[in-house]
Amino acid sequence: MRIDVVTIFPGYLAPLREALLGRAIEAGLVELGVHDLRDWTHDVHQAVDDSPYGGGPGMVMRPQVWGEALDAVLGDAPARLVVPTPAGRPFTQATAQAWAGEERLVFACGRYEGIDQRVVDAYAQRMPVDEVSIGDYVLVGGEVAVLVMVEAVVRLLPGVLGNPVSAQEDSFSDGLLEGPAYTRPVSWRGLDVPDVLRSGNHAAIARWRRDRALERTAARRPDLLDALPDHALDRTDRAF
Ligand SMILES: COc1cccc(Cn2ccc3ccc(-c4cc(N)[nH]n4)cc32)c1
Repeated sequence: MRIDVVTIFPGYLAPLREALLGRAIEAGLVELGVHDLRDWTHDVHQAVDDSPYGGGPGMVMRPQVWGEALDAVLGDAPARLVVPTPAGRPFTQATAQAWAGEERLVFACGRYEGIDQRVVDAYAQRMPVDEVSIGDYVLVGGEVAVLVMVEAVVRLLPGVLGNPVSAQEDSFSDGLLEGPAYTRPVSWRGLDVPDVLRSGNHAAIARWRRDRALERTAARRPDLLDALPDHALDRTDRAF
């Protein structure tokens, strides 16, 4: 997979070259390009924003600069264009799974009050464009959202995670939250590891883990339970 990011703060994307993602890039599993939007300005001030038509607070990012930058970065290769915005569709594990199958992702990181809508509209005429939100809170720009989304996608690529099974058994992959996890020591500050996890009874362990996941999901994210298809819950699950 090739990933390109266009931003006025390239340094914000430096963490993508650290740790697991950095190793995936070094191993050639992912190619990453980070581009400074201001490289496509032509004025001495390198202006990328202007006042909003219709008035209102803040500034909007100019379409011309974005058009030149995205034309240059995209070239003729097909790609999915992703534009983080608080007004976007929710980015979920299902989104990450879908994007993990893409050859190429290009992320347009806005700042100020966002990017002129015509940039999305123009590129949507010739490629898939997703305006996505990573949560119901407002950030200052798209860079942090891109860090989140790139990590969620790249970890799903074959060869990236040391233990690939865990990507299939993720939180959310079965529609439930992950239950509690424990490791040594057996007792810590007067708190003990649940006996069942040390019993060696794998059926009992699987049942206990599912019960804890259901319990946690019912308590913290009842919306996920409501969204589960009927066949996803068996008779013993229905106690939650
Ligand atoms: C566009 O409308 C906006 C309204 C008020 C502030 C901002 C600031 N801003 C600029 C670019 C940008 C990109 C993404 C996000 C963002 C995403 C999520 N989930 N929260 N916040 C915020 C961004 C934009």
